[in-house]
Amino acid sequence: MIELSHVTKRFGDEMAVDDVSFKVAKGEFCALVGTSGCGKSTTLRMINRLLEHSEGEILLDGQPIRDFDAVQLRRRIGYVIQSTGLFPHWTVARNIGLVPRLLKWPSTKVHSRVEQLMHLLGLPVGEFAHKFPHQLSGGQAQRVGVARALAADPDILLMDEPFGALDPITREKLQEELRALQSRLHKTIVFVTHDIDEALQLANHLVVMRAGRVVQQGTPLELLHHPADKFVESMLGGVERGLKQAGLTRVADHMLPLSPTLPAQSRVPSSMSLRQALSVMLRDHTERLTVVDPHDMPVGELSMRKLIREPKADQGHDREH
Ligand SMILES: Nc1ncnc2c1ncn2[C@@H]1O[C@H](COP(=O)(O)OP(=O)(O)OP(=O)(O)O)[C@@H](O)[C@H]1O
Repeated sequence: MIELSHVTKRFGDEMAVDDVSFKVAKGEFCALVGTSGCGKSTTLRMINRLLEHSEGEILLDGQPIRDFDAVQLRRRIGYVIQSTGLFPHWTVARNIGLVPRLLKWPSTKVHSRVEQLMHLLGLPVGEFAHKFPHQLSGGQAQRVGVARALAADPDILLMDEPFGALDPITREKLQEELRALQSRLHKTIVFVTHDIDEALQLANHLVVMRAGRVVQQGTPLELLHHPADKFVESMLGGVERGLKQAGLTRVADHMLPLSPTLPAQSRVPSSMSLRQALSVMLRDHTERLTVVDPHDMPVGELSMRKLIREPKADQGHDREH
């Protein structure tokens, strides 16, 4: 568990982070979002003591981070940045094995851990172990960066715009892989991004910052349903907020029993997001869809008319990760 309590950071006269408090429970995925220069990266770097906080307290599992040796602390915390920070003259395998070697793991254990991580991140050992960073695509280099951060099996991962420099398709693929990885590994993650869709898709706790301060925090659906002010509302997509909410709920949550009338021709899986189902309705010029299970058996239906009449959800249930 990570806990920031009334944390500030001054650079000279500038207050880069101002009275910031939030908690990230074990296994939780927290995204820090906000406009450029609002203090997200500074907040992140104080957690692994790349920067020392000026005031307030930062606790790791209840213990102030200042009680730890800064170098030891950083080896316990995985850190992924946008530019990957790989050593250019080291092979992929050597880059991934960096922290275990610093921790003096026996070389056979380092070797097998590196292979295990390359496998986990979809980097075939035969093809990639001996490549150098300049021989990798942006997406491959970012995978190596994530593998390196996971190498010593840290409980905590700090990620600073890790996918910021990637093209949209590679970015979406890596987001999907990170979500799958997190559902297996249950790390405690703090993730900085200014892409609100990325934050909504990945995080179960959102912290919105503006000018060094936290303006609102909560689950994605809580924020989408009740943005605290115009700034948060526009951060969350303004008029597109309805679609973003629909992107976080499943067809299964809105499905009605099959009606005795003729089933609708267009079919969607119950696991599809409501947003995608609405898109299918527009594409197929229909206001009803048949919902099917993974075996393509009809299990219910979705009706645009009923959706519009549904009472406004006050407390959406957040999607499980
Ligand atoms: N080492 C530093 N020395 C002086 N000022 C700094 C330093 N690092 C950050 N700042 C200032 O602190 C403020 C917050 O910067 P920070 O990088 O944390 O913002 P950010 O929200 O991560 O922005 P971005 O999304 O553009 O990366 C900015 O005004 C920045 O100029």
